Amino acid sequence: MNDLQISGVVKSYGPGATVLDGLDLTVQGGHLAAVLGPSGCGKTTLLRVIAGFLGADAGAVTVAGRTLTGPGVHLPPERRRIGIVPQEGALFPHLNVARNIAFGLTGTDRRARVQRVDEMLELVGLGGYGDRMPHELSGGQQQRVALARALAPEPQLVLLDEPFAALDSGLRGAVRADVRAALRSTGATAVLVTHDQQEALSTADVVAVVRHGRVAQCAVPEVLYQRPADPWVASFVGDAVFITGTAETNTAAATALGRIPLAAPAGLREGLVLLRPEQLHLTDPDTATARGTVTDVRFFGHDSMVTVSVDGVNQPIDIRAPGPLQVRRGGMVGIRVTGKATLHATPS
Ligand SMILES: Nc1ncnc2c1ncn2[C@@H]1O[C@H](COP(=O)(O)OP(=O)(O)OP(=O)(O)O)[C@@H](O)[C@H]1O
Repeated sequence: MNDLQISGVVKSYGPGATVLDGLDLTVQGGHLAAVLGPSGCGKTTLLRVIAGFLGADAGAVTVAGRTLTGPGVHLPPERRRIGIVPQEGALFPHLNVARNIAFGLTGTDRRARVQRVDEMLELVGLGGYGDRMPHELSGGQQQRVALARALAPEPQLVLLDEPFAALDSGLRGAVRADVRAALRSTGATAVLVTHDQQEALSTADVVAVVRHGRVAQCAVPEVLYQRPADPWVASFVGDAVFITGTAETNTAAATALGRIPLAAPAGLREGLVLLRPEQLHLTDPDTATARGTVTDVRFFGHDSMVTVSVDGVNQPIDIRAPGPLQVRRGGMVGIRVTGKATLHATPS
């Protein structure tokens, strides 16, 4: 299988400018991994090291057991069997779609090339578009052609560098789903770089959150969201509600919102209990065990975010409630918690 293994990769751009600081990441063959992190955390640098455009100062990159970068080894990009989908497609403007896709197919005979191009066009849902010029395509279609071009030479690994960033939000979801389906059907291992949490969680099989040049946590989307390694990761991957809590047992914490079961053994006595806004529900204040005063209501169409100030809780609490609501600013509401929480050490 085309497993990608990155171990202890260090890359600096000069003294005091270490960007990758011993980064480890393993991606199982055929999986799509998202590398997610804030601007400047080193995502593009990592992609360039994997692609071979940059050497590493230390560490190794292997694909299917073959060392691409390692002590004394630096395979040139064209020998790595890696396909790249850059931001905004970067198609050759003077070549039609078919020629763009055929670009990396050197060494195959003409008939095999034409057949491969047609297969790739079908794969990305653009059968019959071979004669079009890039400027005759929409942004989403250009990204699909860029994917077809990357996949045509049957790479072991595909690198996608913020490939949906330039698309408007309506189109982005559809192109993402198509790209994911096309990658799945080829069985290529893929690494998608993004700073968009929703994109990472909804598109990838595993998500690696990068902070200060290392992977802070790598997990399947559900685990990353429900059991983040620390408060920073929790807040980075979604809206988070933190309230102080005390572990009553290893499996439950006492909080101002009542007793909340823990998703993982507590491991510490006191700390911050993490909940997601959709785990909190508005109830009748007269019968609730926890209640508070509504300080803000924001309507988003599919749901609303209600901010509630609760006695005994320092920060206002955000509650995600479905659809339009009857609650008003200044009104009293009850709060009920469902599901499990995680308990984290309070950041110093
Ligand atoms: N060629 C270079 N020379 C010097 N410093 C660089 C170079 N390329 C990137 N950097 C620095 O390295 C750090 C990481 O950059 P990188 O582009 O890898 O981050 P990123 O996570 O991809 O950011 P973004 O999401 O904004 O694209 C940044 O501080 C950047 O200024």
